Amino acid sequence: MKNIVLLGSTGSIGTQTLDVVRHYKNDFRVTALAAASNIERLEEQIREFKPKLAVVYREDKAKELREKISDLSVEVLAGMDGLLTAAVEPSADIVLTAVVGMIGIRPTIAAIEAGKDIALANKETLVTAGHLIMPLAKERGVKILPVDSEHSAIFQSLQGENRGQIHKILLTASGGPFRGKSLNDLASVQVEDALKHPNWVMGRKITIDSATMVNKGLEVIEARWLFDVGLDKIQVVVHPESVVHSAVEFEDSAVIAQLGTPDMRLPIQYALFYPDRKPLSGEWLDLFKLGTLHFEAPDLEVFKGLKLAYEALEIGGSMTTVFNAANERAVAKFLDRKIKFLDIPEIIGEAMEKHTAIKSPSLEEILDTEKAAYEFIESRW
Ligand SMILES: NC(=O)C1=CN([C@@H]2O[C@H](COP(=O)(O)OP(=O)(O)OC[C@H]3O[C@@H](n4cnc5c(N)ncnc54)[C@H](OP(=O)(O)O)[C@@H]3O)[C@@H](O)[C@H]2O)C=CC1
Ligand SMILES: CC(=O)[C@@H](O)[C@H](O)COP(=O)(O)O
Ligand SMILES: [Mn+2]
Repeated sequence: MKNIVLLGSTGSIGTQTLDVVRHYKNDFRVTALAAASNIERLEEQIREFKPKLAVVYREDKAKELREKISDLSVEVLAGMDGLLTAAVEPSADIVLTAVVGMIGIRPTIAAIEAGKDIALANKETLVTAGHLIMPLAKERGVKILPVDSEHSAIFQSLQGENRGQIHKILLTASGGPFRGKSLNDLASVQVEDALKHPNWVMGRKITIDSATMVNKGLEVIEARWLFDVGLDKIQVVVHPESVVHSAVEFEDSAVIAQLGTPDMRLPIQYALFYPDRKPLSGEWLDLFKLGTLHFEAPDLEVFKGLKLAYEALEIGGSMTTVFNAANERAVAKFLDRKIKFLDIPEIIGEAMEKHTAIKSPSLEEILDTEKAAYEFIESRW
């Protein structure tokens, strides 16, 4: 029996994680759940999974939840202190972090410091603080188990292999809803168009990131930290079917890939059961039904967000924080219909231009950089 803390339980990854836990109820116990404000869904989850602790980031909503579940003996905490308490919950073996955005940095660091293994969906944490998190995890002897589908595929392709013999990581991308479009086509796209991902049903922020291909940029940076390789060893490959979840090419030319239906429950359960494998309760891959797979190069002139991610990674240090923070703000503004779709890469580019990178930023410097990027964007847009 493994005890799990689930941060971001009410979201897309959070609810699919609880599907896995429900399916394998003899293997897992949920000890803490955390969300930002969706207390209706959180209450249902608390009643079903009976954690010791629940966290609601918004204080007013935490108070409401306390009243709603006063018949239960579940502690309800709020804010960053609540997230940090959940992250170090004494009985937990593993913390699955599925919050969206760089708010995940501090709880992830706290969990690692407390010796918890991390199942990591929250890519923004590694993008901004990978240089702090990976060495810390090594020092504390904790596992960072990727949940992001591509990184899980790479991780699976590397099992039993010599990481020193990686020739290239082949990081697949669906290309999103606007694959093959021109800049002209993208000038007038609306929120509804950008939210139509061809293969995956995900949270709103990551769905917009897929449409701009900033998601792939974040994933390139995430791969850099998870697998300790330089940008020259990471190749983005557009693969519209999202069946090859990613691959690794080795020095002898062999390519090992992980394939599957687009179902996040597989990488989630792989991380939770690692190194064991258990049957997936969803649809399995049928190669005969599938027929053909396609691969193409990304268009960096149309999807400028991906090119900016390469630049941010090349400059390094706090520039990846600016890339990420500017994107978080820009996506929120696009979803609020305050800016146009093509303003997203524009804002990221401007914020990066304004910033002088700090070489190896401390946690405090990362958070200050985030704040400064937000202030710059608010003053300009
Ligand atoms: N969805 C997917 O298939 C994939 C997602 N990922 C990554 O996983 C992460 C989560 O994505 P996804 O599940 O789609 O996102 P969602 O928007 O669906 O869910 C986000 C979750 O985080 C919670 N949350 C947000 N802010 C806070 C906060 N300050 N404190 C506590 N909880 C908070 C939300 O709570 P509330 O509901 O109350 O707002 C919600 O439970 C992202 O980093 C994403 O890039 C990676 C690969 C695939
Ligand atoms: C499911 C998952 O891991 C997402 O990150 C997905 O990969 C997004 O699709 P794109 O390849 O379109 O960014
Ligand atoms: Mn992914």
